[in-house]
Amino acid sequence: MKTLKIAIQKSGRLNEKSVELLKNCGLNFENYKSSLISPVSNFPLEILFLRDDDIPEYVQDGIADLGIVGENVIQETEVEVSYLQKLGFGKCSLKIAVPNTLPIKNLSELDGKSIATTYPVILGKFLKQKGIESDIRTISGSVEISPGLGLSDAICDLVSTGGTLKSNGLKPFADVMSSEAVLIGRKGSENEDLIKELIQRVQSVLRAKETKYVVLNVEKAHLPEIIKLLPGVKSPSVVPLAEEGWVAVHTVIPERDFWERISQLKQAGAQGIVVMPIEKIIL
Ligand SMILES: Nc1ncnc2c1ncn2[C@@H]1O[C@H](COP(=O)(O)OP(=O)(O)OP(=O)(O)O)[C@@H](O)[C@H]1O
Ligand SMILES: O=P(O)(O)OC[C@H]1O[C@H](OP(=O)(O)OP(=O)(O)O)[C@H](O)[C@@H]1O
Ligand SMILES: [Mg+2]
Repeated sequence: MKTLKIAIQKSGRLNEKSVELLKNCGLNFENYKSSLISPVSNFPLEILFLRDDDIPEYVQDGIADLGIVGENVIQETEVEVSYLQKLGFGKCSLKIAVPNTLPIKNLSELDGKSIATTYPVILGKFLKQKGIESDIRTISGSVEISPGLGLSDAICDLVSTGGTLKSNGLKPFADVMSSEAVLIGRKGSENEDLIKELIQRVQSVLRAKETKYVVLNVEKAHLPEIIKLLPGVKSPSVVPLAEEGWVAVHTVIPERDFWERISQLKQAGAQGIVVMPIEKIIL
């Protein structure tokens, strides 16, 4: 049987979450220590630990069948790969930022200014689309210190909390793109059986993360009200309790509006609410 290869980041922002996701998919393997390739003992898969910059090309060229990498890296490397699944971690934005002291309001004022970045391709396309001619200075890291060193007027780099910008006296000025980690494959590869199986496992883990399993007790008289508050769930399980006139309702609640839903359920008469994490949801 064919053995698939999946490329993930060796160390850095995406490594831990990528390893966690694969482990939650039920794959047994040793984490990267000294070897750059780890066999999975219970699935025909090998894990390649790489610099994230190399992952899109490895997948495009078929050296790896799958990869986990930020959308920003895919766009920057301009490869032809399939986006198989957004993964919900590594969320950040690529932004242009300027020194707090720079009196600049409109994007057009970047014309003629220099911008330091490690993303010259994405930035170049963005500026071209806006009809702005700036001098893009490509550097390989520590971008936020360049205005302070007199190397550039502005920067274009990844931002999540904004802490790095702040501590370097910079303010966000324009959004270039938003990004998160994605599972990628070679174009057309999504139809291969093993790849399909892995995508399904990944999706079942992601689905489970978005929801919580809830069990609550309610007087039968209030059951219709409770059921009305559980849209999207076809038929919550209703189990009679030993105490006459009471039932337990088992249901699944989306993480997104969890607390709001719980308080509505309480107001409608729910008691003894027990909340449990879900490991996987297989459709
Ligand atoms: N501050 C951030 N918050 C959230 N996600 C981020 C942040 N910075 C980067 N990322 C995402 O994580 C990815 C990896 O970031 P990291 O800083 O580990 O990359 P790197 O230094 O280029 O690593 P490598 O050594 O693999 O080349 C980025 O390409 C981006 O998608
Ligand atoms: O908005 P913040 O939460 O402060 O995050 C932004 C910082 O995170 C990334 O760098 P990282 O810390 O991954 O280090 P690196 O530059 O060595 O990759 C990015 O290049 C910024 O410098
Ligand atoms: Mg990198």
